[in-house]
Amino acid sequence: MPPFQPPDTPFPDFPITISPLPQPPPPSSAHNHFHPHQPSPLLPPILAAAIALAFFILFAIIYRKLSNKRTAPVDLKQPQPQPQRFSYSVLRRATASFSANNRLGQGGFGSVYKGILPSGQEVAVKLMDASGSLQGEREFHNELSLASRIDTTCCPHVVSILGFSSDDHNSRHHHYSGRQRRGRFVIVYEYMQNGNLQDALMYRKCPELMLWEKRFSIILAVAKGVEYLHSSCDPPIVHGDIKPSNILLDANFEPKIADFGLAQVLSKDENEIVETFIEDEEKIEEERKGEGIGNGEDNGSILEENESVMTEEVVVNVDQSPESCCVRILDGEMGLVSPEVGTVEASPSEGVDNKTSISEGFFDRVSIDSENRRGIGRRKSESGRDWWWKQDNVNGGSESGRIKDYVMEWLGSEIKKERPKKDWIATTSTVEDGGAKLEHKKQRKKSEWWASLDEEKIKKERKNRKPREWWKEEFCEELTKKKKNKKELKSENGGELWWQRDEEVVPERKKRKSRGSRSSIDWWLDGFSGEFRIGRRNSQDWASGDIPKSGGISSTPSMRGTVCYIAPEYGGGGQLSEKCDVYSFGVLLLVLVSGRRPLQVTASPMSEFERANLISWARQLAHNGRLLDLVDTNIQSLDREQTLLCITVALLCLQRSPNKRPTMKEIVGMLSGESEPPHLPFEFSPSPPSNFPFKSRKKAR
Ligand SMILES: Nc1ncnc2c1ncn2[C@@H]1O[C@H](COP(=O)(O)OP(=O)(O)OP(=O)(O)O)[C@@H](O)[C@H]1O
Repeated sequence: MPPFQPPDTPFPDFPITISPLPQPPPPSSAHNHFHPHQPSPLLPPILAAAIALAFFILFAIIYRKLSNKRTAPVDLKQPQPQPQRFSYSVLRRATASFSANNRLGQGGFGSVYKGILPSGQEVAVKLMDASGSLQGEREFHNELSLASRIDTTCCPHVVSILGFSSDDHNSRHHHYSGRQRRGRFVIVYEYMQNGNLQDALMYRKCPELMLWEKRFSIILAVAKGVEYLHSSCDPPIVHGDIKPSNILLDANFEPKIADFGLAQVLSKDENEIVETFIEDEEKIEEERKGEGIGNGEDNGSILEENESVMTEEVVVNVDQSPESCCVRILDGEMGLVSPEVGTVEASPSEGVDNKTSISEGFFDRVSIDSENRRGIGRRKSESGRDWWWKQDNVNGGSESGRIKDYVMEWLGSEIKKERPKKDWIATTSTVEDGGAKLEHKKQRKKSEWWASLDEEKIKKERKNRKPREWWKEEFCEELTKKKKNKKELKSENGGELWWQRDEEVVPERKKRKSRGSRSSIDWWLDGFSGEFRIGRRNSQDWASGDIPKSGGISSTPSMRGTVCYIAPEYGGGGQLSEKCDVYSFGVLLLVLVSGRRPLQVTASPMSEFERANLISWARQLAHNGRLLDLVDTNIQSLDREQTLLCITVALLCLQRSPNKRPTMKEIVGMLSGESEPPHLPFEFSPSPPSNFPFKSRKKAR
């Protein structure tokens, strides 16, 4: 039998033999062959390289993301995570029914309370007045929309908004009585343990703030915060109300910018304000009209819970100063102010600090509100410039003139209040003449003269006198006398008194002409660069925190800001720009360096007049090359170089022409020592102009 042949074997003649598999050649150093069952010796390095590459790519991605986050502008069109919506009852419980014991402060449109959320987190809860104006509601929306879009993880110098509570939707579908006409608007902020800077510096006089290092770090942090708003937000945000009471301090006295109620978003072309909220405002206004809000009808339906916001309101208002007053301002021609708009609030300083009556009693509390922000905002700044002072050229009819008169009269009366009972003019003249006996005689003579006049008669005379005359008599003429007597003052100032030189550099001919037509008081007051304007109901920044705002405010949105801090061009009806914040930052700088308010009266008549206006005084000291006279004597471990740097930067910021002011970026550069230290603006240079007083270029920080 033939051996079995598999049918499909291709090589039938070849017997099938099974031979052992050939052994793999021994590994040689020259040839390495991959064997599927044996790990290649190349594998570990390849794997390691792959892992390293993956890590590198991952790292690069993360780094890019992080650096993008740091440098890329915050796109307002892609909002940051929105604040949480809280139920009103949660916030009520968190604040023990908005108890007065928890009240942290009083703002223009409501009070701020400390609260503890169920999670245990401490928060600050701002409750808008139940009877609040439409403007308050607008500020609520404005603040919420803007601040919540600022990524505070990128900018640690802005207070975070954690949440809000609002029942404005409900409120629009019901009718309310006069005081209960608005919805309940509440904003929840991160809690800032050390309150506002104004309070900490001026009233509590916190020892931490008496160290120059701390003050400088606050200055730098605020500068960085504002720079962030201007440069890193897209479109840029203008805060519009930079002032010490809007700078809050955390447990370590690190500052954060707060209160975005007046902030505005700038459009790309940098010349127009983005009217983000206008539509909303118009809607609210229409609905308000449509609903007959304020007509006395009340369904009471928003008070679905039994607690009453009004109860708190009443408590708050108990503190209100009896001397608070309102001044309503008209300026028909400029269209700036409606009869209801301007509010100047005055309040006594008693119980607060006897040494600082003017600012505490008045000016820091006055802020701006005019009829139509949209109209005004786009007006060329020159058109509005100095409008406030124009009554001199108008046939006495301008209301702005009345404001000025009012302000001067008020200022005069406040200064008089500060002085001892006997007439200060008498005291002054005796001091000038020297000699104790003569002094005494003259003093008696003058005071006898005053005493001889019937009090009623004096009052009548005063009443009949125009405030300007009153001022002229009691201040300007006295100073003119001094001018004649003080030859050294003449030679120092080239024949002019300091407050006569306190103006922007203008062509000499123009200067002379305009001076001729203006009185001395104008030059002094010009130092305020627009501070005396008309007012938004304003914060208690000047007060102890116990005095709430009074009413008398327009319910229209507008060009707004705070007296003494507002840039002249904006106060004069111009457009809000980043340079307005720069101006306000300049005032803040001076306040921090000097430890005093922008307007404050000191003891002696001459010095009170010279120094009352911080801005004018700083300019004057710059002219005289005595910048360090400005420094708060309570500051410890003063760094003179940094201080001079700060004052110089402040003077740069306070230049009247917005174009001449540095940008916030430049300011941060100068303050942090990254860029060249600045030179004093020419107009403030000592005569003959000297170099900047820094000894050497040194990194400030
Ligand atoms: N987050 C906060 N933490 C701690 N205290 C706060 C906080 N927010 C506000 N306050 C306190 O409440 C005060 C009032 O704040 P609010 O923002 O209402 O008013 P304002 O900014 O002073 O006034 P206005 O709104 O008129 O400018 C502040 O000055 C501050 O002392």
